Amino acid sequence: MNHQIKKDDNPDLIEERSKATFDTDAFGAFIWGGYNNLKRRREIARYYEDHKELHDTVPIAFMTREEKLENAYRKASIFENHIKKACDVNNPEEVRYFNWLVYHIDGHPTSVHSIMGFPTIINQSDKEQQERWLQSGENREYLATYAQTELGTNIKKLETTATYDQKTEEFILNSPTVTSLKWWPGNMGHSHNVAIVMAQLWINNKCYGPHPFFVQIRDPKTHKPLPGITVGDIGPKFGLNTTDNGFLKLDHVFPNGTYVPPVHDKIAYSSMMLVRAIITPLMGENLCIGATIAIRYSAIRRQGEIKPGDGEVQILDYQTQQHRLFPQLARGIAFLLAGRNTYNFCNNVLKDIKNGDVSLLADLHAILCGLKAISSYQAELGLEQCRMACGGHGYSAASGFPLLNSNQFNGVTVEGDNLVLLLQVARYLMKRAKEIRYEIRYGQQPSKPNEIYDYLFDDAPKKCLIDQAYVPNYKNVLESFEYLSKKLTLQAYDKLEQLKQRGRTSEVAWNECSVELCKAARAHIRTFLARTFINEVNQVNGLPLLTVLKDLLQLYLFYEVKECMAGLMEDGYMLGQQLHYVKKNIYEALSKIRPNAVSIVDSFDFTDRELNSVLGRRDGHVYENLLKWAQASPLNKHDVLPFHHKYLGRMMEEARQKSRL
Ligand SMILES: CCCCCCCCCCC/C=C/C(=O)SCCNC(=O)CCNC(=O)[C@H](O)C(C)(C)COP(=O)(O)OP(=O)(O)OC[C@H]1O[C@@H](n2cnc3c(N)ncnc32)[C@H](O)[C@@H]1OP(=O)(O)O
Ligand SMILES: Cc1cc2nc3c(=O)[nH]c(=O)nc-3n(C[C@H](O)[C@H](O)[C@H](O)COP(=O)(O)OP(=O)(O)OC[C@H]3O[C@@H](n4cnc5c(N)ncnc54)[C@H](O)[C@@H]3O)c2cc1C
Repeated sequence: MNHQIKKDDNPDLIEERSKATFDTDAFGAFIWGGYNNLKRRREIARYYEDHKELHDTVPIAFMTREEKLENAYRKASIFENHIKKACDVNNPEEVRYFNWLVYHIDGHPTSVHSIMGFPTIINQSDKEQQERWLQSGENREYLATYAQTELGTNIKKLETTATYDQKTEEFILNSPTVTSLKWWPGNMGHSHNVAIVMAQLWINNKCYGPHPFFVQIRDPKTHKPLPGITVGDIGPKFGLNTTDNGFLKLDHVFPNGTYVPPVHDKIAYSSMMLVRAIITPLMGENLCIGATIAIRYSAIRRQGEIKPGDGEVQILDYQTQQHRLFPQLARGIAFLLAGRNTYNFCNNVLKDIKNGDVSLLADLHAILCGLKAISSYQAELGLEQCRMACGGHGYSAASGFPLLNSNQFNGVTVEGDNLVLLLQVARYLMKRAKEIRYEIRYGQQPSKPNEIYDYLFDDAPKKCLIDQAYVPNYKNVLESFEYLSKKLTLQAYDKLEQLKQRGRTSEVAWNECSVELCKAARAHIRTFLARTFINEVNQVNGLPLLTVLKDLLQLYLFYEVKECMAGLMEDGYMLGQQLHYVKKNIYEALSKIRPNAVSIVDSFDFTDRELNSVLGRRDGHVYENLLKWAQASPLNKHDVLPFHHKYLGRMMEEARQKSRL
């Protein structure tokens, strides 16, 4: 049953919704982690709808950058009062959802304080510092950005220095070169007045590596930059244009403090881990939003005939359109599920770390890096497919895609470039490979068992077992991912070792294997995503929901296997006939999903505000609203543009006069 049917909606959508074979609320509860969460989302969305002061005065697409910033600041100034009424502020998902409704994809203009600056203070300060800065940070008496990236350096080689002065007992922060300027920190340009500056710590001429420092960059009252500080906005970007990403130069600045060594030398990186954990489900949500817009539009857009004489069909009936869109739906769901799992894992490990237990830190770091890299890349490609699936209207800001996709671009870069992060996964895999090749063979115990990589130590079947069974066997597909991941991991390891034996240094050998290393990393993460999706679906009771989820799972697994076919077939593990079965499973899944497609996207329960798209409107009244949207464009305030006669009008008039001569 589709709960979204309303009699005044577009008739094609009504028809689509009436065909649902499952309960959309049950699906929504599965996606958002239970009925109560679904209910809370609806209550929060209603709160947002009822409070017009939180709405945009005109569509964001029609605003200049300054207007966007002012609009965001205006909402931020009243946001704190509202959020306490709308949400359980201790529930991060409720807080995130309310933020999304109010600020949409451009984000809260103090988001870096909430997701990076302040968490760094919470997780990386001692008792005395916490007493001084926790409550005031919570109250937003100050706003802290996270200033790590520099104009031209990498994080291990950061150039910003923090030198301890024994006499004054102060740290002196300095940007010694132009490349050491902090560049990119969010909200640093104008909004925030404190920066958590990552700098190389020097004590008695000894460097202790990058450490975070709490630096007041603007006067708390006047908001003017403090002496020694040069700060500003880095200019317009592809997206996130309500975020004033900034630059910062420190000229011998003196924040005071003492040095307390952390329990692990990578604790300074824990703020990045938290954000990486947030990014994967966000990528899932973005992709589901894009798929919702494109699938609804494809259900109301009629173009061309399949059976001559039968009339124009909904473009969603074309197999090509389904093949373009449904895998995005399946991937979006896979990212949401895996993201939720690892977010919980991340919070548990961070709690352990606080108690001095860092045993799971490396496992967590690797999986977060890999998921962030795969999900952001595939979401970017997928959103582009969704945009293209909407034809010309997909290119209009009215579709929502220009804002969504241009913001999405940052996903592959923020919190570490994707390839750099895949190489971190590869480092981790190479350690497992070493255990397989040497340590276990010589009687040593492998590292602590862990569901994430145990398969690397198991003997999997040597032949692919995918067959033409009517009910697909997911275990056979999962084993294919495991086989590929193990093969690529060991191949990369053996190549590395051979190169070293031939005299290459570890670093040079690493570089010469880095494409292969990234392939191994991708295969490992694909395996994790597939396993998580299977595990989650296996926990579902209730046949109608289970059936539609299995259709999506079938599409996900076989689509991903097809993407890996070169690696699976090159050594004869998978045969040509099996590839044929894989494709058959994909096409079959597309036709099974087709009648439920609109109801599946309805189940996400996205409001029109979340979609921000005329094409994806829940009621399907696209065409009349496209006209309204165009008429609202600021250009159409005038019948004749104020500068028309100054230029084009004059040009035409002059041409007419000439031709009269
Ligand atoms: C709409 C779509 C977009 C959504 C986006 C929403 C969010 C918007 C938020 C935007 C805000 C953005 C903020 C930022 O970008 S902040 C800056 C982030 N910067 C980075 O992420 C830099 C990336 N680089 C790194 O993290 C490190 O350089 C890197 C981990 C890649 C390498 O570390 P290092 O330089 O130390 O070098 P090594 O490779 O030698 O590593 C040494 C060992 O340390 C291990 N390691 C590294 N990091 C961690 C960690 N976090 N935890 C545990 N262990 C770690 C590493 O694996 C090595 O271990 P081994 O020696 O044992 O192999
Ligand atoms: C919207 C946005 C918001 C941001 N917000 C913040 C913030 O709040 N705070 C902050 O500190 N930073 C922030 N950043 C910076 C961001 O974290 C970095 O841009 C990101 O980590 C990539 O680093 P980089 O720009 O130095 O790219 P580089 O590391 O220079 O990457 C460029 C290319 O070089 C390749 N490369 C680099 N190193 C290696 C290697 N070791 N092996 C192989 N290939 C390599 C990469 O794969 C990539 O193709 C933000 C960036 C953006 C775009």
